[in-house]
Amino acid sequence: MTRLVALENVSVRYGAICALDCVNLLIKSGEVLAIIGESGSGKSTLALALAGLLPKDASLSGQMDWQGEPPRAGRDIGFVFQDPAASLDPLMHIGAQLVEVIRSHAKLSRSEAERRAIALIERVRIPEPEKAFRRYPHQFSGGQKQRIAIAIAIAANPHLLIADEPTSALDTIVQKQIMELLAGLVREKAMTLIFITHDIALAGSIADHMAVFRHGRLIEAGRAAQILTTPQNDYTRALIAAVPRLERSDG
Ligand SMILES: Nc1ncnc2c1ncn2[C@@H]1O[C@H](COP(=O)(O)OP(=O)(O)OP(=O)(O)O)[C@@H](O)[C@H]1O
Repeated sequence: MTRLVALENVSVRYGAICALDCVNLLIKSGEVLAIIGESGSGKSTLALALAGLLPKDASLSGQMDWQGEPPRAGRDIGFVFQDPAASLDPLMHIGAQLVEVIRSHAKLSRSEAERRAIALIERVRIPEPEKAFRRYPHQFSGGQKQRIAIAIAIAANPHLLIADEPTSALDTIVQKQIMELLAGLVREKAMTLIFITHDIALAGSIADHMAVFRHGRLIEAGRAAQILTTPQNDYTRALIAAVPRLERSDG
């Protein structure tokens, strides 16, 4: 795999708060990378820094060395958030929302964009895609809403997908289905997935690599299977010990 971006001594401060402290991390193109850490460890700050979306009062130092041009948020980077309802307009049917995103990135007629929207609804495995196209967000379950939010996030064919706690509002079975969907999509479309979570077991089920953060510092990074079986850091060991049973879906 080639490099997507290499972070060298990346630090982010919000005034007196050091949210990221001298992070060195290589992110490979086409991989599923899980960013793991407890609340406040700097996970979302890292995602915002990568997307170039840090708030104005944040100060960034260090280097982010992208392979080629840095990706542009909204076009080259898709986002999936914890609360799918927040990504969906409750007053527009989901087909119209998809068509809007598709047409803002590709010169397509309305009927071509509608066909592509229906294909995306089908791709995220919503039943009866043509009927679903004309339904409103409230007519779907939480897991289905997250599937639709994922369809919107990939509608512009981004090469990087950042999913920030995409399953923490969902029950365990639906969590696993959403993770499998995300992993399948990124592999099929050769996208890179950066998946932010505090749940090392869930991360272990799909990630190629993991990066564990604590208090803004990267404390351990490497292949997911290796970190799960032979963690080098006490904090990582404690995170793993707190999980009753770990399962990797790829065996
Ligand atoms: N806009 C901001 N202004 C000031 N401080 C901030 C801002 N955003 C984050 N912080 C602080 O930076 C630190 C890292 O926050 P961040 O949101 O990156 O952590 P996180 O690991 O994503 O947490 P969570 O899992 O709760 O989302 C925390 O101390 C947080 O309070």
